[in-house]
Amino acid sequence: MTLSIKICGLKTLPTLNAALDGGASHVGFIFFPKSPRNVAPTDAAALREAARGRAQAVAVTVDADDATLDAIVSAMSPDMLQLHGHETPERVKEIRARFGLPVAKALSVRTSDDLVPARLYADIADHLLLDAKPPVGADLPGGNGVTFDWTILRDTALPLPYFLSGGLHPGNVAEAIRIARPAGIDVSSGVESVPGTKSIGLVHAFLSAARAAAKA
Ligand SMILES: O=C(O)c1ccccc1NCC(=O)[C@H](O)[C@H](O)COP(=O)(O)O
Repeated sequence: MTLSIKICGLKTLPTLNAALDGGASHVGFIFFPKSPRNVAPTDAAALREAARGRAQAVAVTVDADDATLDAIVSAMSPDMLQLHGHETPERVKEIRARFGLPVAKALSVRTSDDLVPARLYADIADHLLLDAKPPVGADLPGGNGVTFDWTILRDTALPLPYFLSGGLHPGNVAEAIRIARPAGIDVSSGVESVPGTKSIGLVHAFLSAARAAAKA
């Protein structure tokens, strides 16, 4: 199985290079001012250039308006947009048409009921990103380091390939892959030493655990 591996919330060249050298297929940049992983579009542009030809650059936004998306897309030319807010199917359709870019729609999951809306995005998005529902009172819609019960994915046929996300780290990623058999996996806080600061050692450990599990 070819597993896509996305390291999200990158902010520096050394950690980006760790992700690229370790074999990440996707690198994610967060455009959400409240996040400790937020990057300015100009900084993301430089990182994106370093990743060009080696990994897909993903711009992660949350209920962004057209002007915000225009600024991000024109600054850094992402390969993919990840919509991590409450974007409706109509809004996702609009964004995909406006930019002509593949879109991953994030869904917040705690129980199998949370997978039901996936069908609404079937012909509209290109991928789903299944993230754990944020804890009550959390400031961020993602990057919270929380898992959900992966076994619910065994009994549910989803209409699109999906990235499994939420609380993954080097110690649990193999089990997550074994249980869910996702098309891709995504990690952020599980490869950080403190929120917003990626650890090169953890990035390498995560990538090698994920690649080994994908071969098993
Ligand atoms: O990571 C953030 O700070 C963030 C902020 C706002 C929207 C999305 C965000 N992250 C999106 C991601 O794709 C994360 O990798 C995903 O939520 C998993 O995070 P984690 O549980 O920390 O691995």
